[in-house]
Amino acid sequence: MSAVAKLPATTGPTVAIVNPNAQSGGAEETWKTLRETMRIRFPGLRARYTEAPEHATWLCREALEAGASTIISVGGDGTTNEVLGGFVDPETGRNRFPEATLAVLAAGTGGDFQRMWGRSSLSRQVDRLCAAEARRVDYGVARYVGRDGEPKLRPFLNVASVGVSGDVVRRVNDSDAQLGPTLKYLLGTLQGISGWRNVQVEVRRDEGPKRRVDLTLGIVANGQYFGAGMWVCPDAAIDDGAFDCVEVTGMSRRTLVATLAKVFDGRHLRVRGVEHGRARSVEMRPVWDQAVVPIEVDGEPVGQLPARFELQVDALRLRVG
Ligand SMILES: Nc1ncnc2c1ncn2[C@@H]1O[C@H](COP(=O)(O)OP(=O)(O)OP(=O)(O)O)[C@@H](O)[C@H]1O
Repeated sequence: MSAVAKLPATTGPTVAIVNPNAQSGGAEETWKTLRETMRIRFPGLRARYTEAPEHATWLCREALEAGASTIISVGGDGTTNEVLGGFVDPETGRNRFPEATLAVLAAGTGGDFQRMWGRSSLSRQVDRLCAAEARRVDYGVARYVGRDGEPKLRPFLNVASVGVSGDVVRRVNDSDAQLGPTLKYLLGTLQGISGWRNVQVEVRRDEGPKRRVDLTLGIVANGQYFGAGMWVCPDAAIDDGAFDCVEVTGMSRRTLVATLAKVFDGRHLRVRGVEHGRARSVEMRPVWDQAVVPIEVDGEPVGQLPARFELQVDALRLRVG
């Protein structure tokens, strides 16, 4: 990741947004053990608990509109995604609060966003968060068709993906299996693959040509990891002004399973049928209008194609623990 200029510190209240439901409810206990330390390390810290999915977006927006300068997301990638949503204008996708900082304390299950810096204990994360300078990073904006059939916009900090992964994420999120995150994803992935059929999709990166592909999986990545530890875009950087894009096309279920074993150490990029590139915007639409091609954004199954992904460059102040 490239070095970045030091940004001036911001003053104003710090608000922690805690998803007690993250890590299958474990985040609530985690926060209780951290609360006092956090209050000492961040004087004047206020904590708000989410009460339902998407509540984090409202809490974050409310805090920012009231003048908060730092919002600490306490939960998993889904919580951070929803908190980011509070910074972003729901019509334009632009950051309405470019001088405020999003801080991340990873207390979720998969923790894919955090993996770029190495997974560490929460007490270590708190130390790192206190020491970390805010830096400007990019974030993605996905426009797609929501599960209710209406056009939707959702920002993402880590990875958005299309195809078999959308199905996998839905299965993982619906699963109540008491397995570790990687096993849960692996099981969901194998189930998703066994039910998946490739679909004809038209893809366009930036102003390039429209290409028709037999899509298995399309990745639009700001970060490097998804699927609880799959190192899908090893070269991605959140401050390099481009998405890393991976397309897996025309792959049989058998080859896909074999390729899966390679994605944990990044060797999948050398497999035939896996193409890798970079872009600031990506458009995808099914060739047959009626085809349902699912999308997931930061690990949340949000809707389906057609979709457009755009990068907001240097648009967010971020601190990571
Ligand atoms: N109070 C709540 N009750 C129920 N669900 C909630 C609540 N607050 C947030 N959620 C939902 O919890 C879900 C899971 O959150 P999150 O992704 O942060 O945790 P995780 O799945 O454990 O971690 P990761 O995404 O890193 O694997 C999100 O879909 C979010 O919408």
